Amino acid sequence: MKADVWVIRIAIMVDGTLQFEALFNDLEKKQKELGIASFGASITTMEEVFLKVNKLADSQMDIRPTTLLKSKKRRQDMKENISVPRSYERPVFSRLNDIANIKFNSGFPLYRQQFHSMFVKRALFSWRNWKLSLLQTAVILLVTTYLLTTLNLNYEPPAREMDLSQYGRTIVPYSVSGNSDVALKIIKNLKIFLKLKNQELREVQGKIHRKKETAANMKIYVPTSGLQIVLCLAFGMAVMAGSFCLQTVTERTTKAKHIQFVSGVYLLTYWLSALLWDLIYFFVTCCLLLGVFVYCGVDALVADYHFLDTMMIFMLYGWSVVPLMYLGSLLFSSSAAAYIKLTLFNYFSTAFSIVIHIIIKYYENDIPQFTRTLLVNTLMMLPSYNLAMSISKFFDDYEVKKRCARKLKNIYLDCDKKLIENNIYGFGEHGIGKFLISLAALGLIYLLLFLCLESTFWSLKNFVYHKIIFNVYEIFRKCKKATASIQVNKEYEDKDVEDERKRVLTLLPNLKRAPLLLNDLTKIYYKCPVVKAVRNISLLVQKYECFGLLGLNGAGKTTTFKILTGEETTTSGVVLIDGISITENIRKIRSRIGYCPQSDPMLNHMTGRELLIMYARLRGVPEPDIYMYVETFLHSMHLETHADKYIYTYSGGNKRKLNTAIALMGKSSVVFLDEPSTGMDPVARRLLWDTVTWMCKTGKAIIITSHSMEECEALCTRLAIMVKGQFKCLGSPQHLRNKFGNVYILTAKIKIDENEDKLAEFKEFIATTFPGKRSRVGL
Ligand SMILES: Nc1ncnc2c1ncn2[C@@H]1O[C@H](COP(=O)(O)OP(=O)(O)OP(=O)(O)O)[C@@H](O)[C@H]1O
Repeated sequence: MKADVWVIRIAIMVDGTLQFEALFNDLEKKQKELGIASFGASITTMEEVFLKVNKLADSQMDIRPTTLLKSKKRRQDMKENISVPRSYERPVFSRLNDIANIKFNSGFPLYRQQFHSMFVKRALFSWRNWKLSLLQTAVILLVTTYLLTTLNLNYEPPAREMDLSQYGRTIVPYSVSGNSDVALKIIKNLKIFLKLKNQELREVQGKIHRKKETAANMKIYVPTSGLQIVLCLAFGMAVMAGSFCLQTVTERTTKAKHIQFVSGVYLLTYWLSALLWDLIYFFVTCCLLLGVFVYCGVDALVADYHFLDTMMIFMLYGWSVVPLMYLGSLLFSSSAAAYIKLTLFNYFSTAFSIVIHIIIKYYENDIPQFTRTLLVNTLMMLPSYNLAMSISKFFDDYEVKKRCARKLKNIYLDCDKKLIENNIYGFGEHGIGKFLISLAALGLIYLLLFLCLESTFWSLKNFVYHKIIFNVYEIFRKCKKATASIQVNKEYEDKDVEDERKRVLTLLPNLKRAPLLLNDLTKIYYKCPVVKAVRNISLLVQKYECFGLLGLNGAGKTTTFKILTGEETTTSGVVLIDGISITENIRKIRSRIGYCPQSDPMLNHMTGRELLIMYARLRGVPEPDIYMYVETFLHSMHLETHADKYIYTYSGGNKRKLNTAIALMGKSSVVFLDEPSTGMDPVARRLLWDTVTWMCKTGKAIIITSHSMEECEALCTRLAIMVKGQFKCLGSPQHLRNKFGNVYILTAKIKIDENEDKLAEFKEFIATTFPGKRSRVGL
């Protein structure tokens, strides 16, 4: 006989006292009659089983399983007296206590530390991606070597032995004026000599005209020009310059850059350290290129200490092209696309500028002076043009002087005095002074322009969206409403949400030092149709508070975090962090917050420990304390065993742990954690809760989003539920539970043979035991 086992979960909402004892007595009595195989009530969750099993498996692990009741107790403790130490201490707490009194660096020691950490990060990127660096360098060197070997470098016509027999029988004309004995004797001997060689000597009257040398009767000898050398170099230089955008774009698109700025890095230290590393890398590659010049015999660029001049030209080019690549990288959202397109830009800008230069030179008289000046000045804005001109003129100058000195003249060589005495660093037609000055100035201009853009871009964007687009949108919306004559009713607002709004408004002048204050914050994405991601939220979060932001997917939680950390601009409303307005001083705000975003913005080429050390330096942890500081966070996130592994090998959960640790580091007053425990195992989650609780106790305000209600219950002193960008309820978990009702769940397993009525009977039994509309029975 087939027997089905049905598992029935019953949610019972009870008004007043629990009736479990009576329920269990009745269930026991009617167990057989109702066909119930087993029943029970348990407060031991599977998570607790998991914790216990882990504890047994690893007796070293210092995690005590806690029941839900303990979590509740902890929450209760926090609510009732936040600053009182908890009655039960954990090892993670004692280790966190060790770092509580660290004095963070500021001023010059902080700049130095930040510069150090940013430089090391950059160097590690090149070092760890050595295959890419090696491949790139190999391509540059091989291509340049190949192209240079195809040129006629250092070619000199060989000495030739002239012999008339090469030309068959020839007539050698002669003419003698006067009757000198010597001349007659020479003629006689010449006749004998030529006869032996089967040649004929014939006397002619008058003067024999000296034949003019033409290109046709001499071996053609064309020396290599400087522009040819430049074309050989162009590809290598383009590839190398293009590579400077790689890490820049990667860090921006993965938001690793944003997190570094949120961790307090200064704009100058971030970019100057990058520039310094890129120039060192450029210098090393240029040294190898000089080796190629030696191998290929490009004496003009290496002989007689000329390698110093060449290196100076290269470094000036590097100084101007690196900031230009940083600027160009802002246009791309993929590092591969940026690399390819910027390399092509560099290559073609060299090639086209050479073509334009040649056209201007050969059609000098046909092109109006104004057009010529405009073209040349425009070209001088390009580092590649200045490099091309500097190298080619330097090469040509050397070759002309060398060949003219050795009298290796030919029709292609102009040994004009002007050229022989040319000062190569002069500002004249054949000097490179103006190109070098241009390279130096361009580097400074591009760098300042880039830093200016980086520092003002956010404010500019904020101004455009906050002041201009929002006002235009409001006018448009009001006009539309007026024409449609629609009476829009004010949306219902929960009393607690309304009270919070009033609290913010009335206490606004006195609460300016609160860690976080939001007044009527709104964010609209101007898409078609417009997306109102956050709508008029007002909130005040005090020190020691852990505030939970709950909501369905797409409710607007992440957008709120993005605004509060300066990743997105506000559309309207006020955001104050420590009393500082986000629209007025985003830089100051960023150094006062910690942020764990929803995605994992990792520098994958580093190990977990290296990354934490980097962020500890950015936050200003003094060097002697860094080791202990980082160890504490590794321990608090249960990451010790993964500390020395590369981040790209980390599991999703471990990446979350690392991100959360980064967010909690430093002396920030507000920490935003966007679903920090997603993907974390229960052990790590408990450790995270402990760490967050400890952080709250040190005075930080923590704002957390989570889809785990248990987590919110365990951590949050207050929480709000967001729906379509608005707060729909707000208060402490207990307050919300009281307000929106208690739910109890009874789980029973019923063995049903053939008589299906037992299920209906059981339902009826429950309905009579717990009468009222609020009892629901489900399968
Ligand atoms: N860049 C954007 N452009 C247009 N709309 C956007 C953009 N970013 C977010 N949105 C929209 O804003 C709303 C809020 O999104 P948000 O990411 O803040 O939700 P969330 O509450 O964090 O969701 P989840 O729980 O899935 O993380 C969604 O409707 C989303 O589609």
